[in-house]
Amino acid sequence: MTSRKRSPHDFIFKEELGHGSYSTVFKAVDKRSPNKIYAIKVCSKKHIIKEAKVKYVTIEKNTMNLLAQKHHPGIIKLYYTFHDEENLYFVLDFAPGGELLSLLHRMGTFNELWTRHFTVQLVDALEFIHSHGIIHRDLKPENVLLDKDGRLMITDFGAASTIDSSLSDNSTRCNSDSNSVNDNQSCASFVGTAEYVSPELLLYNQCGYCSDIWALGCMIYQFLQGQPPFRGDNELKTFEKIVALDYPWGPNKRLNNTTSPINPLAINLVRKILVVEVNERISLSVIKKHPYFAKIDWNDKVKIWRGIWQNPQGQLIQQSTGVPSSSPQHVLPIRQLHVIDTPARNIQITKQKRKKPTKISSTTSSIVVWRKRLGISTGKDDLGTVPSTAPTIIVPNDSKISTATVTHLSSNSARPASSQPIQAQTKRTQPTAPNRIPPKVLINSANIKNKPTPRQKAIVPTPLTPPTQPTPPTQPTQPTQPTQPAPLAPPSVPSAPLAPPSTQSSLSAPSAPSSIQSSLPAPSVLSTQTKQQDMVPTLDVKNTIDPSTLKQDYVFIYGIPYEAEGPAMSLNSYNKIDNDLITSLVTQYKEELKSSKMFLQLLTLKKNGILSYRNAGQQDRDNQGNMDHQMANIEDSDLSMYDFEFNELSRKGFLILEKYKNKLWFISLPSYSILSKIPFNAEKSLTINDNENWVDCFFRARQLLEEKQILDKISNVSFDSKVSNETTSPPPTSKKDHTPSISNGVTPPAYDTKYGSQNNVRQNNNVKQEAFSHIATTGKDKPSVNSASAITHPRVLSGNSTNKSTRKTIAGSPKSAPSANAYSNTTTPISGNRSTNVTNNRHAPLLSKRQNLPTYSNSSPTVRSQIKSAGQRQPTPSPPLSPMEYSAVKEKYSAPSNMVISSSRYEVLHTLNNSQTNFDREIASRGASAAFKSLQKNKKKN
Ligand SMILES: Nc1ncnc2c1ncn2[C@@H]1O[C@H](COP(=O)(O)OP(=O)(O)OP(=O)(O)O)[C@@H](O)[C@H]1O
Repeated sequence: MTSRKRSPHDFIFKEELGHGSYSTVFKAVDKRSPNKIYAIKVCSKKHIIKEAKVKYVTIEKNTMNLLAQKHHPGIIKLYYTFHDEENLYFVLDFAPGGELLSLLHRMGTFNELWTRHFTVQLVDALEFIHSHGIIHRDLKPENVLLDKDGRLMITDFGAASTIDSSLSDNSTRCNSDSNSVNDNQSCASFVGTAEYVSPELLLYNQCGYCSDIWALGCMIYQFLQGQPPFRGDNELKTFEKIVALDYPWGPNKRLNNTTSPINPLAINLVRKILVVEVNERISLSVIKKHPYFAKIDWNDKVKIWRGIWQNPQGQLIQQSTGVPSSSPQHVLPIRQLHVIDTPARNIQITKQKRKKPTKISSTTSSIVVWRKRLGISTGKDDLGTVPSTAPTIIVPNDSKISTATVTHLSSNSARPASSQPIQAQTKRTQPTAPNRIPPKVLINSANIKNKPTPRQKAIVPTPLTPPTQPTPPTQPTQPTQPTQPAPLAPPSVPSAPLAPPSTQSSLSAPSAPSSIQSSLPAPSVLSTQTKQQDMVPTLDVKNTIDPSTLKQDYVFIYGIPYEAEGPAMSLNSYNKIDNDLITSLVTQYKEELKSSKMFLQLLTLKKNGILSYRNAGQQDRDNQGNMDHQMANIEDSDLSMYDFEFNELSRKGFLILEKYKNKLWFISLPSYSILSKIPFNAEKSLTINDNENWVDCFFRARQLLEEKQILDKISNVSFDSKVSNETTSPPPTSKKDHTPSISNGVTPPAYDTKYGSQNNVRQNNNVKQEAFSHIATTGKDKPSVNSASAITHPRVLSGNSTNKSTRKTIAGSPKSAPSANAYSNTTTPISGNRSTNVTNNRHAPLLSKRQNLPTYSNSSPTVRSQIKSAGQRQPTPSPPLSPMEYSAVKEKYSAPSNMVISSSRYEVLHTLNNSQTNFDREIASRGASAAFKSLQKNKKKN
């Protein structure tokens, strides 16, 4: 810094380079040395006072002054500051390469080489900043500029904070091997950007060098993936994702349509940086030793600070060198054009035009709200009152006070015992929808609330009809041994296209009124009205012929296997089904999908839960059309269902079935126009039960299975006479069948798992109905996620790395297994946030055999024995239940067997379940989507 006083009149102001929240930046030339070009940041005094930005301007000036003492190529240097009546001026290094973010946007992602190169420069620059006791606190690609050669320069120190060197006995140890905590200092401001904010700031109101390292990790991820790792639909969701470490990995895809797998070392590095626990987060010094940088000589500053557009000899890379897409000609802004000299006095500080990413300084309330929801406080005050503008600074643990601070942290009552519960509590957000795909994804199959109508039906269990089809209603698939589903189509003929929803909808004919659609005939006979009329009785006949079929219809199915090494689906990187994953899949398989021929599959769902398909189009060619290929059994606990905007009326979206880490099936419905046009000579009518949509049928199949299960369990339950007397039994349906009372040690019927002993069921039906109706009419179970038993989902417990064996243990043994209800019972402190709860259960299986069983470990000994015996299918005489045990059993067995199909639907179901009015019940009986519409209408009316 020179002490010579400068003024705006020393410069010729040229074009505007950009706006900040309180400034406008101009390119400027020094009149005394015209070769010297600067960027001058002009801050309107009026504006900064009005917007209360004085603090940030001061911080920025002081920090940049401090850093300018010693030149570093990776930091924008502040040369002069001065002011006039109206403005403050910061004369800075001019960065003609613009923002790193713009470059990233132009390329989609950075390749391996660039990612490493930029990361190395960032690490070196960050080390320099930290060595001055400065925490940047707002690191992100927008705040990294590029010089003419493509070397990066960190800027925007308005959020920075300085660590008192007296607290850190050696400030240069910023990259010490661990990050520790100091609770005694407060930053002057609470700033940052939601996507890059560190979990320690969110959770404990603390920041430190490690917070910059967190942001560095986010940036490396962003270089490779094109967008920051944590992005929610809103800030709260972003925060939830951050503390839950909820981020996906996809392939490295550039805008020039090249895709490459991501270097596992880079993934490993990011994983080591994005660690919630500060003390476990990798430090700068350790980062430098990471194998990802094995070939980097950190002392060779010349090499490190070579521009990205320079070759090793320091020359600018030309287009002819074979890197056209990444050459500077393509990415350098052409701001030098249209230069208009602007006299200083005419400078207008324009209002911010472009939308800046939200800064936490302006959304502090989001954090406060978020923390409140999580029940987190800083420990000193209630968060509502704690000035969230005062986070504690974390300093290296080699500082004198660090040990005490660490102790403080761990004993801080506000702090959760470990990060795991937090992850469990917060791993529930809906994934962000990338721009490329419609935003509303997801949805979980979860056992949260019951569907009203089927639940009422469940009161009188209907024995399952033995299947008449050759497809054997096999034993439920062992969840621990994922079965490899049969290929959906011969390899040469891709089974069915997976078109993005938009494409799908464009194929669709305009939606017919529901009345028409509900009686829509099979596709093959759609062409004429006469045929449509003929169709109806055929359907009835079909239903009579095959009563074990719940639903059968024409669909497109596309099956995507999980590839152990595949970039998107790698077993290691697999985290969950979410928008990003689906998006990357669609992207990855785009070509394949485009080239796929359309073959309709005839999808069949049997009452025993078996889902199978048959290639309707192939029937004539190889006579294979009638062959049913078994896809999945919905009873399989490894099977989940997701509704990707699946709308049968408008024939849009996908029903996604996932066999955990095995296969994904995308099921879509052909549009009516396609159905009517595609010629195939399948049987005239193979459509069965097209009045009921697939999702409802899945519910129903599941319910039937559960009824059977419940009957099975009930047959093992003995009731003492006292309890029995309290029971109001329904009148017997026939004298013959009536068993007057339920006595101790009722021998359960031998229940054939293949439904071969239905007669036994019928014989004992009345007994069971009696018991069952008693049970089912007793108080509603509310399997709220807020319920007491906090059994964490295994994947949550072990993070992303939960392996199959973990699942095996949990799924396989009743002793150790939390029931599916237990899964859903994952505690969340966010009461009343139903949509959150929905997603919390994203991994809850579509169906689980144990879904309604009491959890073994927390049940009474009697119940335990019943669970055991149920598991072994060996009826053991049980001692009579005490009234309390009995009511516990009742409660458990009458627990609604629920699955959430979509968040909106969940809202409806929840409302309906909790409403007692006839009106609502009527709505319920008309179905959830009708209910939803009615509710919407009512809402509008109100
Ligand atoms: N030294 C520079 N060289 C070239 N362009 C610059 C320079 N400094 C800033 N700019 C451009 O001007 C824009 C505004 O920068 P400024 O530092 O005022 O605000 P910001 O950091 O983007 O926003 P905020 O201050 O609200 O965080 C930047 O986005 C960048 O494009």
